[in-house]
Amino acid sequence: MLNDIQEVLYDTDQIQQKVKELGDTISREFEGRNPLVICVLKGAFIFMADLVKNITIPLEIDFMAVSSYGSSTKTSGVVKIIKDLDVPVQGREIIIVEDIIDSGLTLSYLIDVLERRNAKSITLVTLFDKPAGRKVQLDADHKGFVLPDAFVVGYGLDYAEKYRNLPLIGILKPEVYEK
Ligand SMILES: O=P(O)(O)OC[C@H]1O[C@H](OP(=O)(O)OP(=O)(O)O)[C@H](O)[C@@H]1O
Ligand code: HPA
Ligand SMILES: [Mg+2]
Repeated sequence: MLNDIQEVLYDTDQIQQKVKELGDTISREFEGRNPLVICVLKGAFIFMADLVKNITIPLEIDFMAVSSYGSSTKTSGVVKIIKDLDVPVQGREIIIVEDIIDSGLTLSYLIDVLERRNAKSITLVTLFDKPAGRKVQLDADHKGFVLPDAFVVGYGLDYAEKYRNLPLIGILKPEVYEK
């Protein structure tokens, strides 16, 4: 798998350090608020697991699966809910955990859904942010790393369902998807 990586952007240690900082920030901010932490599957599954281990206050978790990239490196523009939440969000303080914000379409769709369900508050946490990809204006409340305008894989992020288990984030060689 590493053969397909053009450049490693952040290795395991750098990611773990950043996740710990994000966990500390959230622990302080949400003291006494019992947030519902929502993992946006599949990409955010590794970040979610590492992040909640670094949050020291009581919280609840739930999962939502959405998809818009399929086997492409470009968004289809259509966000599909594959799996919905198990619990109601009405009146809850929500933390959405994302692996990456690129076009912003996934999160703007999710925010809309959760607002219509009357969440009390919505806080966006993303490990990676790729501002050059934005198609809608949207910013995370807390972000880990700002990435260059390139298709990246690893630490949960895939190309055609591959590379999610790489323990680092790196730029995928274009020849892998330009075949
Ligand atoms: O800001 P955007 O352009 O919407 O891109 C970000 C979203 O795209 C990816 O999900 P994807 O649709 O690939 O599903 P996956 O998480 O199952 O890989 C990623 O995990 C984010 O959820
Ligand atoms: N890599 C993997 N999945 C993604 C990306 C990316 O750069 N952008 C949005 N989803
Ligand atoms: Mg994907």
